[in-house]
Amino acid sequence: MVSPKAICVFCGSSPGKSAVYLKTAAALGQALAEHNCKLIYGGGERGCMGAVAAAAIESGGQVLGVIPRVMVTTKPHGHLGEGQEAQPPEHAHSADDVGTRTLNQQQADRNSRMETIIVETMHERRCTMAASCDGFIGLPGGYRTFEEVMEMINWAQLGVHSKPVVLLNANGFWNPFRAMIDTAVEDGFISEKGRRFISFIGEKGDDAKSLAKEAVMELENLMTAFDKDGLGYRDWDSLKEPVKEEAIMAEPLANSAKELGQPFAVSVPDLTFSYSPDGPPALTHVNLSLVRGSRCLLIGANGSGKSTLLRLLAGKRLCDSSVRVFGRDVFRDAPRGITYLGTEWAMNPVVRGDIVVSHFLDSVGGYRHKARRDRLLDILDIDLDWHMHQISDGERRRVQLCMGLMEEWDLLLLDEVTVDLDVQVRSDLLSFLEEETKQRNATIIYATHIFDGLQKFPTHIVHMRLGSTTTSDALNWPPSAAQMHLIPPIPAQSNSPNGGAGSAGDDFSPLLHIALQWLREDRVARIEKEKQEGRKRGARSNTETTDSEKFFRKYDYAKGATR
Ligand SMILES: Nc1ncnc2c1ncn2[C@@H]1O[C@H](COP(=O)(O)OP(=O)(O)OP(=O)(O)O)[C@@H](O)[C@H]1O
Repeated sequence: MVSPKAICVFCGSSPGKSAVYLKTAAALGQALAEHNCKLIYGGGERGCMGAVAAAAIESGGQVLGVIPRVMVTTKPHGHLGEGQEAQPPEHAHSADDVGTRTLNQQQADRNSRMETIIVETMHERRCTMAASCDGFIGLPGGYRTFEEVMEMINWAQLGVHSKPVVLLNANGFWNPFRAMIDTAVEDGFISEKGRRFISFIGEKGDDAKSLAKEAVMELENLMTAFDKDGLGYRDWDSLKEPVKEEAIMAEPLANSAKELGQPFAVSVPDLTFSYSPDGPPALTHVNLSLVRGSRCLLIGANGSGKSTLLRLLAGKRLCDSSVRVFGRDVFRDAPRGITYLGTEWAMNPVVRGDIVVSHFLDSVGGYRHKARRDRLLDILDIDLDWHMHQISDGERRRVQLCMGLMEEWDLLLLDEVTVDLDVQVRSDLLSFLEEETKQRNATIIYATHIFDGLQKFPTHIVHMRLGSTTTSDALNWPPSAAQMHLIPPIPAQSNSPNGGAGSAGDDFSPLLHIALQWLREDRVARIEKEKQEGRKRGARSNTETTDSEKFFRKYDYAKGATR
């Protein structure tokens, strides 16, 4: 793990309207000092800027302020109110002091840890700040903060430096910016790799102190990743030696892949993952290895970790580097050809806007994949004249699938995206996907709760329970004789109206039967776990009567009238 020695913080020189901003700025200053990490900042004394520096100094940290001469000598316009003067920092003796100064002799200890550099221009300021630090954290702020944050991301992208940017999303401030980036990624303006130059920490309502600590740790994680591979606008994949097939083969092999003597498409050895450093793990001891051409179903109750695993395989989150797709570290060195389709896409306001489907598909490069696009338009029964804001959920889902599938993929990660398709479209789509895996040796991992018509689709199944896989590797489907003891017993098929042996009734499907049995066992296991942790779901009988209940009891005239 690479530890930052100096972190540059960009933030507003106003306090902002919510107390959360100053609080978060102060918490960040403290967190930096606690990490022995020098604060590099814009040198201001007011607002969030002042708060982050004051807290760093108060907590025993080192601080370097970088101020352009123009900000020392002139009154800025804009956010300062009438009568508020822009002051040179107390430690900058005069506007002519160019260079490093040790400040305010009366406060020797404090000042020995605080330096200011006065530079000539804003550009020089950013160059100095960038050169002095190991990474950047952006707090809420105005135009200057936006500009500084964007410039640092752009420099990382261009390869000017390889220092990551973490945005501390206090009060949900950066949400619109995050959405904008996601849209730019979806629309092909920012690459998936480019998306990783920046990370967002926190949501509205999060505790300032833990947010600040998390931001520093996230920066550490990203630095480690950048340090290993380097990032930049250039196509790093093409600069590197192609991954040798023998190198993939040299990986430890397990079960099915080993038996088949083929390299893995996906390899997840004993993965544990938490969404936040202090939070409980969402995944523990997850094992999965699949060879190319596999179609694997993920089966598990809500919250069992299916989406988390799929997102990690899509490289959307930093995780253990042992998670490999086609032999490569999926976060730091992602191979091409991974397509992830999740349900969140349909929630994006952009895909609910007034866009005609034909324009929409062209805007994401449909013209480059004309033959596949036209085939998918037929399979998914899409009307090119549909307007995205005037179609049903299922119709919107079809457009998503067409958009996501029209470029050839090697690994397709499907997170319950067929749920709102009608049965005919779903069936035709599954046939298309099966054909793709057979003809192109492509691989699919599919998390679903709907087992209709899936009986013949998978080559493998994986059961996830409470964040773990329940077997040391994916099970073959149909199950091999040697693996029968790993799945619940399947009763003989019944055509009676009541179905057979507690199965799913008339539409008996072994896959659905197995999933049902597994999920029933999962619930028992979960209840037991929650009992041990002193937690309980559902209604609570012993809770104190709420204020509103008391109120209604007191004024329950209807009851009174019947007494
Ligand atoms: N962003 C997040 N931050 C923290 N915890 C999360 C986050 N997303 C999911 N989790 C937790 O991780 C666990 C696994 O969630 P996940 O979404 O992977 O489950 P799932 O199997 O896909 O569920 P479903 O079938 O409902 O889609 C859950 O306990 C959930 O609360």
